[in-house]
Amino acid sequence: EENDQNVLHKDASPVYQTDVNGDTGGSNTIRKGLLPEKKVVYVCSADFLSECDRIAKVPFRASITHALIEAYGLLSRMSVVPPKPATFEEICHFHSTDYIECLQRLCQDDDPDKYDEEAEEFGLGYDCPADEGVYDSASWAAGGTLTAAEHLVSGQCSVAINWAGGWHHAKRDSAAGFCYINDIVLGILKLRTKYDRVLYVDIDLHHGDGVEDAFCATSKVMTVSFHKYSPGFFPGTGNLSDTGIGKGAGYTVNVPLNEGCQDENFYRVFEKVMDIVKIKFDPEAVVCQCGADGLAGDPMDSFNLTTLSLAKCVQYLLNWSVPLLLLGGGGYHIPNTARCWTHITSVVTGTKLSSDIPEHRYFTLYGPDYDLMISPGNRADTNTPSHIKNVIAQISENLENLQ
Ligand SMILES: CC1(C)CN(C2CCCC2)C(=O)N1c1ccccc1/C=C/C(=O)NO
Ligand SMILES: [Zn+2]
Repeated sequence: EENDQNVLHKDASPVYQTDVNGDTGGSNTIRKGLLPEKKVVYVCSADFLSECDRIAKVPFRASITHALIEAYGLLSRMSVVPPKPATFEEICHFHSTDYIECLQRLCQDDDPDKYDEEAEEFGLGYDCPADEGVYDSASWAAGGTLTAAEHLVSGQCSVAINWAGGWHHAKRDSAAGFCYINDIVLGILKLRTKYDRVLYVDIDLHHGDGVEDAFCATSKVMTVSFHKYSPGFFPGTGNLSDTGIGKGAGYTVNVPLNEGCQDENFYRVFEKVMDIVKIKFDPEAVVCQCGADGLAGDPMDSFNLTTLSLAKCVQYLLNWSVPLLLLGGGGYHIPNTARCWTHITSVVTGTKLSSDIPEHRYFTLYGPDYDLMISPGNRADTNTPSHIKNVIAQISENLENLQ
């Protein structure tokens, strides 16, 4: 069958380097990307996809993304691992039991007037509704991230992927920004059972406030968030001056950017900041939230990125050759989000892909170009050279003082 998982897409050819004996091809050839065969874990199962398809604001995004990754033949280059939903106990390694009990109660209640005072206290209500199925999909997404992190901790892989994770706004005792369970914090806590210094990187359009809040007072986890920062834009936090507290002073890094940010500026800032982070923090493991709502064409209509800069950011982190956990996040133009995370999956597996979207179940979503790549819109990048220069200068000054 054309899409047999063992048949790489017609134009896809693994990018080979010569192997130790100088010849290319053959089973012992080392693939580019420094990852031997099957050292990438990809969390997925039919149950997992159907549960994550129910995440309210991104309907069927999990299945659409998976189908494109499968259509390009990338599953055969990874170890596909089925996750379990996170248990109440696992979830409460970060979240308060009062909040999670309230979330469970409200999700089981079909009374439209169920949002009592307690609900409001936990951020549950009209902005973060606790509808039927919300607890289940959030606990499955969190289980996916925990399963991915466990495979890194056990040494079974060097890169682990959960495209249904990345819910960075959820707080210890409240939902926020349509995030209910902070799978990222749970994943970082799991990595911390083995690694002394864990780095969190967030390239979603929005500030990764929930993860920053969780680790702002510790020097063991550094959080670095690149995001749009402007008056009235959600969540409103993540300014340059937001650098951590107590023992964590200096271990919170925020990179505030303006409207219209394009690939060139985004990657230039990313590379400059991460060069310093690598030297000053020298992480033993990295978690990257790859939210795709900064892409051109997203209904957020804020940044003007293409998948090229987001994929280059991930390639940059891959080159550090430390355990890497890749997660999803925002991304409301669902075909573009699928394009982005498929592109990143191809980078991680060292696979060149044809830009022609392969025929598959959701092919029609990719019209009218049916092209894997997206083009930037023609909105101006309002990040002036002096803004970029000032942000980088301020951050390197903040990090200079790090012991
Ligand atoms: C409801 C959604 C999540 C979707 N959406 C747009 C896109 C498509 C339809 C409107 C928003 O602005 N949202 C939000 C509403 C309130 C607070 C936060 C967000 C988004 C957070 C986020 O993406 N973090 O990474
Ligand atoms: Zn976002």
